[in-house]
Amino acid sequence: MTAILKARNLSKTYKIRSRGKDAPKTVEAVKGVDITVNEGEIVGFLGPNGAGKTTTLRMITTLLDPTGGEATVAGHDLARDPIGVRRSIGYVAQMGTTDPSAIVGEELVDHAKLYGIDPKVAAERGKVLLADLDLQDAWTRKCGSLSGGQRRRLDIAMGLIHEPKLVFLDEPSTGLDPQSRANLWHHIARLREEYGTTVFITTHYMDEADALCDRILIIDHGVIVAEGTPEELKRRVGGDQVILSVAPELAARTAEVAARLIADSHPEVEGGEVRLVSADGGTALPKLLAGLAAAGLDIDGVAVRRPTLDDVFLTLTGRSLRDDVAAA
Ligand SMILES: Nc1ncnc2c1ncn2[C@@H]1O[C@H](COP(=O)(O)OP(=O)(O)OP(=O)(O)O)[C@@H](O)[C@H]1O
Repeated sequence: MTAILKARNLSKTYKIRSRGKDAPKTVEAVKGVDITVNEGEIVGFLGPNGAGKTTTLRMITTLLDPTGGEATVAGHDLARDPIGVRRSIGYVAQMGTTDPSAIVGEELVDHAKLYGIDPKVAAERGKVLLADLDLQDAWTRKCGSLSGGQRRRLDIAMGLIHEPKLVFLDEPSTGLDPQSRANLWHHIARLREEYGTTVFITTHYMDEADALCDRILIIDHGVIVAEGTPEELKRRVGGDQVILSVAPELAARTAEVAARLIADSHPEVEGGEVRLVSADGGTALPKLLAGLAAAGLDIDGVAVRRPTLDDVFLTLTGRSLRDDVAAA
């Protein structure tokens, strides 16, 4: 595997000027992160609001000077060759960059010119990209007339017009409805198939990271707290949750028998529910149900819940990613 992005000990401390005679305050937004992305990977950078995702991304894409650390991006040293970095990457910012009053095709060609691409070549590439992103009829339309999802896909086309090897997407689906989000994920996944593009995507949506990414880095308070494939991360939570519905008066006895049947399952009773954990709920279930039946215990219902990335975040930080998002 060849690394296309390697950042070591990257950090950023913001200084905030205070009013009056108070000393300036500092915010340690990113505290020495290491990031490796291999060619062809789709890597998710997940964390709650304010965790340091955008700051990290802006440093890697040369938009912000790091306070410390170093990085090589697409073969170029971040500090010594920022122009080389910029030419080799695509960056799709959270807010997008298209002018609502501009014509889509012109916007694409003008953007390509910034990279020294011949306008004819840019127009050809732009049309192919728009077709790939399901925007074939948009060439002559005004950017502002596109729907939210179409606009995000146009932003992606803008980020790809110079055929970068590595593209950074900053929270690409924020503000989109569920259907447009799923549609966007489909298009992002296709980028790799069609163009072999490596994708680095920041998000605070766990389902997005889960659906799209080969590997996930979780950042919290400026520190990477976990890294792995979605499956590896979920395994770290300690397995599936098995939920048995029983008559409330049988719950305590059910928990007692279940604890004997499945080692380390730590059953907990809540009203008419008994919750236990198992490394593999699907395999444990037949043994559990047979054992409970043999003990004369009737089960009204059973559910197996696979851990989510939110459970991973909760286990690692004691907080829910969703709560943070909702509170922000
Ligand atoms: N220009 C700035 N000056 C001072 N502090 C900043 C600045 N930009 C970001 N911060 C602070 O740095 C921390 C990290 O912010 P950052 O925007 O990188 O987080 P994020 O994970 O991208 O959040 P979000 O999901 O909300 O975009 C936060 O505490 C934020 O308030």
